[in-house]
Amino acid sequence: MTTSCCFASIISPQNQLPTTPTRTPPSHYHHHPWSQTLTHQIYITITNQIRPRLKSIKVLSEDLDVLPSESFTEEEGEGEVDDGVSNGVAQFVERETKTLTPRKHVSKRGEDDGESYENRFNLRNGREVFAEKAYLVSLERKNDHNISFGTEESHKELGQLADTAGLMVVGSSSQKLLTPNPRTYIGSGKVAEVKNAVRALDVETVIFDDELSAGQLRNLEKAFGGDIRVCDRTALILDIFNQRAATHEAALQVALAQMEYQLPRLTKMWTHLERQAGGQVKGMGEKQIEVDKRILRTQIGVLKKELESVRKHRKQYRNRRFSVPVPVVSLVGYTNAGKSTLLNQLTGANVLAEDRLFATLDPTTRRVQMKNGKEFLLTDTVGFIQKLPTTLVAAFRATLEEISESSLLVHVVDISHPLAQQQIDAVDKVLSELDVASIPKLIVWNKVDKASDPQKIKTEADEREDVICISALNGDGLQDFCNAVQAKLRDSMVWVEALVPFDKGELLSTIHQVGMVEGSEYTENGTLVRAHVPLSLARQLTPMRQLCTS
Ligand SMILES: Nc1nc2c(ncn2[C@@H]2O[C@H](COP(=O)(O)OP(=O)(O)OP(=O)(O)O)[C@@H](O)[C@H]2O)c(=O)[nH]1
Ligand SMILES: [Mg+2]
Repeated sequence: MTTSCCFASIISPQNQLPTTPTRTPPSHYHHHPWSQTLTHQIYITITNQIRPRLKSIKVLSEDLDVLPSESFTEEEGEGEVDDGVSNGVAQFVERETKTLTPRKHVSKRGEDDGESYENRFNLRNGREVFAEKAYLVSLERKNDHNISFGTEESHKELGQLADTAGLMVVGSSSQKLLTPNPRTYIGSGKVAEVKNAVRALDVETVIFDDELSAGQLRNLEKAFGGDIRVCDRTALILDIFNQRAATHEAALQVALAQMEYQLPRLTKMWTHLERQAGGQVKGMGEKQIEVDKRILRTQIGVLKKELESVRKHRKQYRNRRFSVPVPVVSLVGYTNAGKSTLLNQLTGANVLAEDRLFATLDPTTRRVQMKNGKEFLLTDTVGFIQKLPTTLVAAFRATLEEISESSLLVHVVDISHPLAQQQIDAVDKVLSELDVASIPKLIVWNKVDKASDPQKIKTEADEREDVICISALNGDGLQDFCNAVQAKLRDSMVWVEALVPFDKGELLSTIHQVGMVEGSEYTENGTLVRAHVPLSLARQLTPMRQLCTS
């Protein structure tokens, strides 16, 4: 993949590595999509990967340096709530600022020498990325009991996401509020505090642990000063997907999700011009929004069509695969739970498995041959995460829907993780949106070797019906896993008694290969089999079943 391949290059022309001998990043060095949050320029070019097929939508608009200078712009319809106070009640409950130790000495902005910049070039996914310094901000909503992940855990996960994206986290801060401030998400006092911290730490990007509105993004950027970029959890996840998309389909899906994320933000970007024009007159800015929105919508339409055709091809391939009715087992689970490691262990596949979030974006299917000669297909899928951006779920829906065609779902859980239960809940939530409730499920507690008390975990798993304990890394429990899969698959199969004519030997071996044969005997007219078989095979056997019962 090229640098932040699809959408970073869609929005910005500036994401090249600097070429000076000391490799000092230019003052506006950018490599992440949020670094060009459509403030001054909108450039849309098509990524290297999808360019050959999307030449027709290479666009874009001219440089528009139109933002008002200093003053805060309130977003329309976002209320009069002042920072930290609502209806006379103080919302602001507690402030807390944590500063992580910077990994190296940090000098004042602009005073960094070439050598210190040199240390911030890292190799990520085979390409060199400049590690921007990031500062994390989260909000703890007082009295919000619906959130299963605590602020601290969510904050920690945000740090992992930032690390996965290639950023260097140098500090963080959180605030308790009743509700987020509609203008700046955090209160004004907190904004000032974060501003001081990011200036002192020479931070380039401030990341918020929730999705921000266009107005909040813009107001915060303005409050922190023009050279500090603001982004949210969604933009960060989209950027990781963008960096990791390895196939044409994944690149298209991510580009689509990013454009859909940009669309409402683009809309609000220029609303100040409407106000400047008295809120009535159709000004230049408004015309420009219409133009930009139209361009984005056109591109979204083109991407959707392109995705449709890619999916058609995949479906044809899948149908061919299903012509031999081997049952399909799908691995689902929270990101980093060990799904790809399990697939690799069982099939000798070489799917990338690493201690980073979202290592896998594309489904991979491999054949698993069990010791007793039985077979099933195992599909590895994209991992889930709490607060999964809705644009991503929508864009990846087709990929995820493939799992709805499986005979069995294996929910892989990292049982050594302190938030294992919350991760299970987050996965169940996404699954409930995918209409897969009728598919049997097996729960696998993985990474038992890493748990503080493996024996206790194993005993607990033994007491529960649907849970198998394994260590995908060292292979422990894989035989139990295969046996459990087989038992579960049998539950999802149909009981048949069929008389298979002697000239249909192939069908007979398919029954043995994918079904569970309880007995067979030769008769004058063919072989009489009694077996549990997958539904699709049972359908193929229908005429023979009639033969048998007649
Ligand atoms: N100790 C231990 N580590 C494991 C085990 N299984 C996987 N891991 C490690 O966990 C990390 C994540 O594993 P992956 O297989 O990439 O996880 P995944 O669920 O495919 O992750 P995504 O593709 O991001 O959704 C890797 O560093 C693995 O080596 C295990 O049983 N024990
Ligand atoms: Mg994976």
